[in-house]
Amino acid sequence: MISIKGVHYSYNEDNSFSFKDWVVNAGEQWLLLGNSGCGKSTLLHIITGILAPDKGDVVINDTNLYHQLSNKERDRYRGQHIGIVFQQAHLIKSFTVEENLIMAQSFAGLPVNKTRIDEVLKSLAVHNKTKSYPNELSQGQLQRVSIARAVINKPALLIADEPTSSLDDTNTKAVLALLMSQSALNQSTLVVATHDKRVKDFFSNAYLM
Ligand SMILES: Nc1ncnc2c1ncn2[C@@H]1O[C@H](COP(=O)(O)OP(=O)(O)OP(=O)(O)O)[C@@H](O)[C@H]1O
Repeated sequence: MISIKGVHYSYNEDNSFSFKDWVVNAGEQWLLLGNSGCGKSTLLHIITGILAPDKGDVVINDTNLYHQLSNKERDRYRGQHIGIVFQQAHLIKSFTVEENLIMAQSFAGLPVNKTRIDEVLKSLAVHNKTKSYPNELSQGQLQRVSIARAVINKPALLIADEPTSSLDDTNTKAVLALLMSQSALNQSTLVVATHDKRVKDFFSNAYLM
């Protein structure tokens, strides 16, 4: 489902990365583990079609992201097939929760589907916040809405970049449980990037950098 082969990226002489080859099968749940600064975000940006590698292939399902798609097609592909959860919620402040999710559907070129929005918000226990604005939500609710936005289009691949580094043990467990249950519910392959060693025991697959 995801395969990276011979991928290399260089920002400059001091920050040059050759990533080892990696195959992730559909539905698997993986940890991308490495110390701060080792290149995890760089690799995630390459896998999600945001940063073109200098060399190598990134294939998601049967699509070779950098050899088959134009920049515009890659943006559309990301919206439709890849969901990303960032450490901090990246929601549009002047839009309600529902409007943020409508945006995610429209940006991917998909029709607005309010039934799907209700279904996802219910599964994350934030459906009572549909008409709220981001600044009216608690941190935990914000994180659940970020997860909702990432899974709204049933992505083939769900990626979380450092989702737990600012959380205590209880909330770390809760967020991982949500990511895992949402990936199972939406049949999304899950990749969680972190330097947080507490997360290790939750995953049977790990790509070590
Ligand atoms: N745009 C850039 N220009 C130059 N160097 C960069 C750029 N972005 C990142 N780097 C460098 O590349 C290295 C890898 O950065 P990256 O963000 O991928 O690491 P990371 O493993 O995700 O770190 P963290 O866990 O701290 O988020 C770092 O040394 C960083 O300083």
